[in-house]
Amino acid sequence: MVLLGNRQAERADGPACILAIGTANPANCVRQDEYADYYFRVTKSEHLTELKAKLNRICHKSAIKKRYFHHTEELLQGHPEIINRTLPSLNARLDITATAVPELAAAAATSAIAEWGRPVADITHLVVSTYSAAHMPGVDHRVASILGLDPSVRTTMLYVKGCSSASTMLRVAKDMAENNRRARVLLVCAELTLIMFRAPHEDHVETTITQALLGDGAGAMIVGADPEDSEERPLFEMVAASQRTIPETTHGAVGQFMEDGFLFCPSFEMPALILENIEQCLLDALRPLGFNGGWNELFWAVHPGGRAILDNMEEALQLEPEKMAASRYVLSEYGNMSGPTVIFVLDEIRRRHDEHQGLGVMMAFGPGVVVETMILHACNTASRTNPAYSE
Ligand SMILES: CC(C)(COP(=O)(O)OP(=O)(O)OC[C@H]1O[C@@H](n2cnc3c(N)ncnc32)[C@H](O)[C@@H]1OP(=O)(O)O)[C@@H](O)C(=O)NCCC(=O)NCCSC(=O)CC(=O)O
Repeated sequence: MVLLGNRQAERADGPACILAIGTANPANCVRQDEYADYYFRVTKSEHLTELKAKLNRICHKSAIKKRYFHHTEELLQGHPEIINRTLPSLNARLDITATAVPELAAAAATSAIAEWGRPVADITHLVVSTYSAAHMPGVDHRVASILGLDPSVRTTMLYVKGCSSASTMLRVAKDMAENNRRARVLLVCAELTLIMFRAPHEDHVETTITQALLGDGAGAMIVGADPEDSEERPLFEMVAASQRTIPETTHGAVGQFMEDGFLFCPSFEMPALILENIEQCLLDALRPLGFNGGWNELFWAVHPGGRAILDNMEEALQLEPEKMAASRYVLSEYGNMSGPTVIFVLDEIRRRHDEHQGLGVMMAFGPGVVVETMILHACNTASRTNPAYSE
């Protein structure tokens, strides 16, 4: 049939590539060694001395130096309901994130588009992910409007995917780019911890861990196959993508929108779950490509959910310390920004290009518990395609 005859021609020839990366953070920066003082002051909770000592212990062990936040002391003072756990505050939080999330997302996207160098009119697909905003129309439409994307752009919105969201978006973008010749997919992930900021409480230790580790940020990437020789410089080829759910771990990372904001509870077991399951997840992803180990031959872009998670990955796979350097650097400079964090890690890896060549693994963990794995090939401008993976 004529209608079906062009399917092959509609598909791209080559694998999808990451063509540009952009990141953005809000201006308010808080040093981790001052965070407990800051947090107990702004929440008017100085009397909870044991909890403050606990937060100080966690901050000290977090391997984080500083984090960025959209909310400031002044903003919180103007919204006492956000600090008072007994008052409903979801409306106030969503009113703020309705503009703040698209603006931060658009800042990261603008930086990616500037690096890419082509007109915004050439963007054919937009994929956006967040759990910090929930409106209709969604953040995708607001970002498209700020950036002035073409009205024909095909938008997709992913909500409440936790820390694996950017990896999920990349997996989706790979399929979009490879199945639509000349598609150029802009993907953007933005999170603001204002949606979950809470005062400390003795009965809720999970509040302490999220306040100690999470920060605000946005990451954006442009993905497309068959790069235009004259205009585009691929950074990474996306060789293969997979997702695996670790059985019976639904409790590992859970979240729910409540009257007083988004309640996010990473379980104490997260680091142990990673330690026990990571090698099997990797073997499942890499065996079809003929790879059976030799983890130190690869570069690593791992979501730094927490210092203990990186420590356990290193131990489970017997990785040399420099393999986690980019993930540890991002954790130290920004904290765990949920989904966007792994985009910052990839950005850091391409900056350290000399240390990260050949094949590598991008990994992120999210609610499920799911492990998203993508095999990447770092491109260099002299030879764009890895002969091992080109037909
Ligand atoms: C928090 C840590 C830096 C603490 O370092 P250590 O484990 O070396 O130190 P430690 O065992 O002495 O713990 C210090 C204090 O932290 C507390 N603590 C540890 N894990 C906790 C948790 N999940 N919830 C609440 N408290 C926790 C301990 O009880 C202890 O309190 P006390 O001192 O009172 O005894 C580390 O455990 C870590 O990196 N954990 C991983 C955090 C995590 O799950 N991140 C994923 C977020 S979710 C994500 O990224 C993906 C997603 O969306 O799903």
